[in-house]
Amino acid sequence: MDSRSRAVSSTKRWLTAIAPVAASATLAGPVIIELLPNELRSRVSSGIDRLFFSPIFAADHTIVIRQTDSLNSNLLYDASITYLSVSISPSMNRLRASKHADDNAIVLLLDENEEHVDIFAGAGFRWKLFRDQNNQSQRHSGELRWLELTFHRKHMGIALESYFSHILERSKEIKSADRRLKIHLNEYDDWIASDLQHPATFATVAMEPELKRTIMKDLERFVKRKEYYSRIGKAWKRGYLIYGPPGTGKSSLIAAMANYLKFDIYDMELKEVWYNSRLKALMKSMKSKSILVIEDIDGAIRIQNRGEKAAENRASDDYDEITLSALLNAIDGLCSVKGEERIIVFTTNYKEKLDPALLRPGRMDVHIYMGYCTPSSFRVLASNYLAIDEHPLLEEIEELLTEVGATPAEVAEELMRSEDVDIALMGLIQLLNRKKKESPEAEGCVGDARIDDELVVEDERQKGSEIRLAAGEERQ
Ligand SMILES: Nc1ncnc2c1ncn2[C@@H]1O[C@H](COP(=O)(O)OP(=O)(O)OP(=O)(O)O)[C@@H](O)[C@H]1O
Repeated sequence: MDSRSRAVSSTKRWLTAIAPVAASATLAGPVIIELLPNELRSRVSSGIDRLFFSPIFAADHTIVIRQTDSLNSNLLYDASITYLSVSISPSMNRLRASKHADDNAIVLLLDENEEHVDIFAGAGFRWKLFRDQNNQSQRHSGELRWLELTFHRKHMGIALESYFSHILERSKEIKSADRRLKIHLNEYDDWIASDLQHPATFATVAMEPELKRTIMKDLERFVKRKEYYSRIGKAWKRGYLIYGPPGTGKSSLIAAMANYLKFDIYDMELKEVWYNSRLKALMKSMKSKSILVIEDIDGAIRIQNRGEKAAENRASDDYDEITLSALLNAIDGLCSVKGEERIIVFTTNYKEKLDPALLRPGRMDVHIYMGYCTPSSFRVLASNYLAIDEHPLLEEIEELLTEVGATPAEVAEELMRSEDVDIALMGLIQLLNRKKKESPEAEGCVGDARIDDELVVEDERQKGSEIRLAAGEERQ
């Protein structure tokens, strides 16, 4: 195959990979262009541009779509970026391309200062992406990128009445067809997203089956209750405190929750956030259907020498150091966004160190203790790591686990040491016997996982009131 044919065929592969959407969204333009040799494409492309824009510059309208508006993330901007990712034509002179490890398709993206013309309902719409790299003063207001959409003024009706809704609709379809969960980590004033690769599910987390069911039901009930929260005038949010010794599966449980609900995780490192204004901006830029996670909350607040930094900027509250009340206010602000469900998870190894203000229901509604491995949680690990349900050594291990405390992480590590089941189980028996010798008085099984009784009662009380308030609603 000569180089021209290879170029055309690789363009076609991309078009196939980036979906049938391209055809529906951009109609005639790119479809014709796709069939033309490379050097002709840019001429045709600029011809389309002239057809729709050149004679009528004076009559053009431009709509600016910012990434954030008043610190809130702009859904229209996000939708437009998603829409453009499948509607831009590979014939453009300059494109951004990216590919995810677990994805076959190469995704083409509009690059900064590049233009793309989209044809919709016979009207031409010209898109251009901008980024302000110099304006540092706006860094934490997040207004760094924006799109400009230009079209003839006679098409204003089409733009407002049907083009925008078409974009919103298409972006929803594209996202649900290509839903990869993300984990967002805060870096400076922004969230940096990458794919959530954590494989934990409720099936693989070692904890009491009854507790798993309770948590899953609680999550399901929460996400279905938009109407309910709005009727009782409460923010649609649920707070979970997950606590227990290191290596007992707190992070694994969070990943299982995200994978179960298909929610993104926003893992906030409070040490990286210096001022309230930035904390608020970060929280406001979180998308719905997400879980905000703050790990090791006991150490996360006032852990650093923030006082000095903050003192330099005492001019306004926004520059105050981040205290517990500032964090709670920011969370309340986050949750005041109407109609968006919010799940907040704090983890700690030391629940007793936490301020009671954080623990009360309404803040942290459900408290989950993750503890040492018990016989039943060990069965889950044995099944996950060794694919066994029965084995002559299991009984001895279960007996030992009632006498010594071993975290699921310790047990998992032993089980991974060998693919030979006998060797792996013998290794675990040796570990447990060593632990028994080292601290003969240690109590085993002080824990496994549980939801605090107090909170279950609180939750039951809430259920009672729900039934009274929501007549006819089925109790789960
Ligand atoms: N309950 C559990 N179920 C399944 N695997 C577990 C569990 N607890 C720990 N593990 C295993 O041990 C590793 C560490 O667990 P994880 O990070 O979830 O613990 P953690 O309680 O969040 O620890 P830390 O407090 O140190 O952050 C995980 O990768 C997982 O393989």
